[in-house]
Amino acid sequence: MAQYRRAGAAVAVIRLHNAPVNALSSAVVQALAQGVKKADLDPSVKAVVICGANGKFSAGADIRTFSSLQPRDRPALAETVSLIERSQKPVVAAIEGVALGGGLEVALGCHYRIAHAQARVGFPEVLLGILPAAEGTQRLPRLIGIPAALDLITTGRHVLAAEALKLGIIDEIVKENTVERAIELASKVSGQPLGPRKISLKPVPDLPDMEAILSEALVKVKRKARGRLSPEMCIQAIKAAVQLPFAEGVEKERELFRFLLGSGQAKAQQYAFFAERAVEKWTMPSGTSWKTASAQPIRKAAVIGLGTMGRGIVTSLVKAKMLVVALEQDQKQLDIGREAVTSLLQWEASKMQQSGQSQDICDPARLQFTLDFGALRDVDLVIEAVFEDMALKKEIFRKLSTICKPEAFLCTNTSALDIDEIAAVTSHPHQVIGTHFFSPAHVMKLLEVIRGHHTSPTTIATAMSLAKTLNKVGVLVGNCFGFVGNRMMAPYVEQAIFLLEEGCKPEEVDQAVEGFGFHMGPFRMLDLAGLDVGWRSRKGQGLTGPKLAPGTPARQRESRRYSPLPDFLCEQGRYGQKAGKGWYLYEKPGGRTANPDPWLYNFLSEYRETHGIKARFVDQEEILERCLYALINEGFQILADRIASAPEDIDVIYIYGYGWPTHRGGPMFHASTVGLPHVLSRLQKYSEAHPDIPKLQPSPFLKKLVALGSPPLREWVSHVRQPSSKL
Ligand SMILES: CCCCCCCCCCCCC/C=C/C(=O)SCCNC(=O)CCNC(=O)[C@H](O)C(C)(C)COP(=O)(O)OP(=O)(O)OC[C@H]1O[C@@H](n2cnc3c(N)ncnc32)[C@H](O)[C@@H]1OP(=O)(O)O
Repeated sequence: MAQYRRAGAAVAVIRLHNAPVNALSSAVVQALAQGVKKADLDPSVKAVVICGANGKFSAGADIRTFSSLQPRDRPALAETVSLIERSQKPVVAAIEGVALGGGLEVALGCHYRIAHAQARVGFPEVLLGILPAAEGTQRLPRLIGIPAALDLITTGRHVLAAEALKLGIIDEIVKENTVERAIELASKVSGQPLGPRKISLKPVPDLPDMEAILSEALVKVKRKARGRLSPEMCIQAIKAAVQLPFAEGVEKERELFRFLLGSGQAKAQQYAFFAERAVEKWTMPSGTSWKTASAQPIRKAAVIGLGTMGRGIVTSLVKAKMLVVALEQDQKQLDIGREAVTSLLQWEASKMQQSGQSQDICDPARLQFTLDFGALRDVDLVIEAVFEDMALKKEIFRKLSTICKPEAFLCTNTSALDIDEIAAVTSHPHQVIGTHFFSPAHVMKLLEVIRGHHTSPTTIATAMSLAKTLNKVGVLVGNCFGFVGNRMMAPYVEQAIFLLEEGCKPEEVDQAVEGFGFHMGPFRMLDLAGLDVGWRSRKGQGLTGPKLAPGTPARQRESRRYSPLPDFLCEQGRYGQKAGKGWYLYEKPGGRTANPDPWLYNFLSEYRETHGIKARFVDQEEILERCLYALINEGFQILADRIASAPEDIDVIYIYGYGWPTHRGGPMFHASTVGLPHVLSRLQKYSEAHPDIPKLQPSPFLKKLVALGSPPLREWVSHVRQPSSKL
């Protein structure tokens, strides 16, 4: 848990030991405290070094233990940090890998800090719904000043050693032998006065406009937080560092920590942390999983199509230092694509430069633009990113099947289309897989990985590993229309539009959803994505346009309720932001400020009149429940259909791909929090009121779980009916 050894005659080395990341469990903290006491009591020890096993200092407190903390529990980690600082002998932190959260707090208790050049430090607690409560909110401002402490503590960002040195968090950077260098330093400084090195004794560096800095920071975090409490509480704790003596500041920090831990948001954010890690450990319904399948190395990749998605994908691949072939169909598109990719890469390089990272990502030798399919002969993997047209995709895959080497993996970037239909035109369907990137693809963290009927475990492992290489979170899902994300989005958007028919305005629906914590409500989202995307899909499905059977009632399709409102908007050229008008009015085509549109109000009134709909007042609760519970209901069906293998998969997809607020833990976690019986009863109520909306009828799987007494979320999948045995 923490090994104690002597290095030479006078230095004691305490090595934190708790694989894989040296999390500070109570056993580790206890062993650390014992080590420090032992060194203090031993007159032959003149100095101490604290380091971590396996090249990592520590990733902080053990997050899994937070749920069992009791209000009366002793703040053992904070006491140990104080103990280190109070030591009569100099203590040096030798930071390799990471010193995060409680790990950094331990380092701040030390009198000196040496870090390896690749080490990262930070206070990511805010992302877990809490704050650095082992005196970190009181020490960091004293060490680096208020503006920098506000930045680090409220964003949770990790900083590389070079930046940490600039900020004053660490004293020295080394390129190798971090622990040995720390031992040398410890020997050198032994006997020197420690007072000036104890951060708790330092004053917070004063600034003339301190009040204004704190107030501005509060306004800024509140605007961004969308209901998340932890950033605001972090500021309150930092404010306490400014206004109170150290010991009182620590009391305030603890009080705020207790409040956050009990708020429910911390539980949701910590669930999300582990859900993100759980989805990496994928399983297929056949039982094959990440444990047995191994990924193939991808050295060279190709991207077909340099539209918005293709450009983002190329940028991601280049950033991951792969060789990339970017292919377009004509010279004009190729030139436009090349220019766009170049400027995206320049932008990325400048961002990396600012954060002290190496920026050699723009090396043109690694990126080849071409019109020639022949250039794809030796690539290990292809990502086709042309627009959503099945015929076009099939034509490309037919070509790829003959041109690419037989072992190449063939990925299609699609948000809804049938992977099996695409795979069927190739000679290696087991090497075909869906990779649904989210726009902008070089920014968005989610990659929905869609297994087709024939996709091999190696292909899945390779696509999941590609996600990791691209610094994305890959989630494996089954093949159905819209997969997980868009399949759940459909009933959500459908409800939003039905609510307009019934009497709402777009901004009322958006405000309710944004009040819940989404970055964007459904109408602002539709305007951003482009209304024509859905219109094309509905025309393809024969729900509107020339394929619609004559005499079909305007508001009904196959005896289900249907709203032609979005079709009418598209017929008027109101495609959303890019057209300057959609559900909202924008200052110009491509404008970003969504203004309520009187034209739309008139249009909605006339529409209701034409169809004999009496507008009614719909309260915020109904807006929210109808939109969110319709989406969640589909989530239960997706679990029952084994399209997602666990609720965590759905939650991660929604957090990283659709802006679901992290402090609400994802749609399925949210359902478990408000209670399955509640979700069921509200769906029952709404489906009785709207019997022509099948998506409001509760999923049989939700009903089953409620009948079983609403088991905890981690048990849900054990109640999914297994497919009948083929034996
Ligand atoms: C009720 C009131 C009581 C009051 C009591 C009084 C007050 C008490 C005071 C208590 C004060 C505590 C203050 C300190 C808080 C903290 O330190 S919170 C933790 C902060 N640290 C983090 O958020 C870091 C989280 N980890 C990471 O970001 C990454 O894991 C990594 C370190 C950067 C490594 O990344 P990578 O190499 O990609 O590996 P991963 O797959 O992410 O992780 C590997 C496995 O390790 C598990 N893990 C990681 N960190 C932790 C952790 N801190 N605790 C527990 N487990 C951790 C991770 O889950 C992986 O395991 P598997 O899930 O099994 O795969």
